[in-house]
Amino acid sequence: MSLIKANNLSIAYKNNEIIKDSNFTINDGDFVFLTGISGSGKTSLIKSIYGEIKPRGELFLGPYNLAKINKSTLSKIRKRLGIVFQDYKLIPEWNILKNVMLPLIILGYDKKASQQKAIELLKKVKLSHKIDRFPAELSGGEQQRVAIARALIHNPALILADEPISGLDEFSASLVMDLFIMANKLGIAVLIASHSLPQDFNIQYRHLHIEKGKVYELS
Ligand SMILES: Nc1ncnc2c1ncn2[C@@H]1O[C@H](COP(=O)(O)OP(=O)(O)OP(=O)(O)O)[C@@H](O)[C@H]1O
Repeated sequence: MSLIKANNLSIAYKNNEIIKDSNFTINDGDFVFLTGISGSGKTSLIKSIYGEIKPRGELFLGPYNLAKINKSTLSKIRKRLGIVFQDYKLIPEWNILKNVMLPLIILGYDKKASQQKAIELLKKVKLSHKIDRFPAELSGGEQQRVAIARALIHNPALILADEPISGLDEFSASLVMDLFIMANKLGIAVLIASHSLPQDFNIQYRHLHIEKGKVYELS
């Protein structure tokens, strides 16, 4: 079933149209790479799906057209999304345990159960020994792994990740990709923005590509 459906989608900053008249679909459980050169509009598209930028045309997330929704519907929709921003956006005053718990805190989950789930995920990203540390005490790669654990904790329908492995060493990059694969195997759709497709990637994936303002479904 389609999770995201774009019909004649355009994204513009004032009159500067970045994405024009594009059509594509992302289905439940898809693993998608979104490629395009620097400045092609990958981040803008992710921000539109997350509701940070209002698109034109139609951009459906399930039954909701992100071009038309109001604020309260948007906060409802965001509960179905996990997002990993390019600059992580961790809360500097919170330790990493609490940072990972954030989506469950917003959803009003029980504190003990939320902590347990956060610790479980921090184990998976090999950071359980640093739960009391603050973001500034972590390397970029470690912060990235915290951001991914946070994006996964509430079992979203779709996780959006903006260049999640750029700048990571091989160890961190493979940990991060394994996490996305694990999430996908649990039924979470994954959309990863990246300059290029990964080498030696064993699982089946789809490929969206942005070129000269158009989004193409290459597979
Ligand atoms: N807030 C903004 N206001 C105006 N223009 C913007 C804004 N954010 C991005 N742009 C422009 O939109 C275009 C697409 O930017 P975007 O960040 O979406 O590209 P990208 O493919 O993610 O690039 P990169 O791979 O370098 O991260 C660029 O030309 C950029 O200058």
